[in-house]
Amino acid sequence: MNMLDLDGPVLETVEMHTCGEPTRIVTKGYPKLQGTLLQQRRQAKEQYDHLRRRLMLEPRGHADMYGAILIQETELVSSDEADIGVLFCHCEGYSQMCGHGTIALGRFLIDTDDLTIFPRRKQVQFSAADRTASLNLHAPCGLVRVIVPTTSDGSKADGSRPVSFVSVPSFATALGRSLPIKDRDAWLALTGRGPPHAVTIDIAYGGAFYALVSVEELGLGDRLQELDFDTTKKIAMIIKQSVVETYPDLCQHQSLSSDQCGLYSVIIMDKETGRPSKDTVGAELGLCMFANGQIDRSPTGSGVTARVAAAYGAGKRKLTDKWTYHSLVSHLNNGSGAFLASIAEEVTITTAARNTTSAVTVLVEGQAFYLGKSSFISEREDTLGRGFLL
Ligand SMILES: O=C(O)[C@H]1NCC[C@@H]1O
Repeated sequence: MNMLDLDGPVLETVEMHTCGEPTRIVTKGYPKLQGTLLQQRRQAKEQYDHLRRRLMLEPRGHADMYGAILIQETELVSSDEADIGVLFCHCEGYSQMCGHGTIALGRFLIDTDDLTIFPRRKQVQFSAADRTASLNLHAPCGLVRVIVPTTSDGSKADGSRPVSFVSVPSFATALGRSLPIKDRDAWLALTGRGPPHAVTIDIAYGGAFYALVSVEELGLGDRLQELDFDTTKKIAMIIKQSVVETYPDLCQHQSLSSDQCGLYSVIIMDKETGRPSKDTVGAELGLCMFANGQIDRSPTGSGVTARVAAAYGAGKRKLTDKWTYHSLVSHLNNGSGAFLASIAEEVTITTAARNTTSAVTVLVEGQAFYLGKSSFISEREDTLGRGFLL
């Protein structure tokens, strides 16, 4: 390797998955960024996007890859509110929040004893009574509290028990809204049938904005399992574009900065709910397509948060209810990998202009597993190695 002419840093990663959804955690080699977390995200986009492309796209990644870049210094780390920061990334860019990645990071950050990766590891609060460690993660959406089960001395995570997190206050911005479909020709070309005149959607924020739609609204089949993934992904992107054009104001909130707003994803939900796990009173099944059409293998932690907020807003969820959320992967694998979610607290968001919004915080539980470690390089002459998608 000494003789290689390298283009850029060696990027070290730990590879994990949460219900089959990958998290490539960048542990070493990423350049140090400056400023607040959102300023650092802008710098990552403007100066180092080639590193995201290398890690997410082929030949090192694939069209549904997901990543987490650890950020040691942020404004919330400086004020002692957070233990570490993170920038989440995917094949299109950078996201506001990622629940499946948070679950993976929770386990990894407790397991690591490398203080060059997690300098505040020793300050993480450990409860001997519960055998859990609580760490605060600064994500682009805000502060996320993560609870990680540990061994009895708190030195390592206990991977046999789920990690849970409580993200930022979440709320619905629209319930039962009629959405006119914009690109009717594209829909017709994809399905051989004209789209419905309109579909009924909810829009909710769970650290990122989600449009929620029932599968039968699409007229393509009543069960998620019957749908052709490629077509469904493209239909979801037509819905996403229709929401962006018709209801841009419903994908923002006065409490958020402009670069925290915008529609992230469309979740298609199925009436066939899947099996409720132990201790839960109900179940839901959904398929999340995010960014430019990546399919989430996991039940989508931030999407589940948004769905609980929408159910609460519609008066369909009691404070004490714990619910099972399946992705198609968990549903087709005997429930393995499902997330559980319940309302943690009812809260009120008050903006600088003193407007208020009723919201909830949501506790989401799930399990993540290790896949391996990588050390990625890039040779100067390797143009394909800079990243492509088929
Ligand atoms: O679990 C989540 O919240 C994420 N999974 C991929 C898309 C979302 O960011």
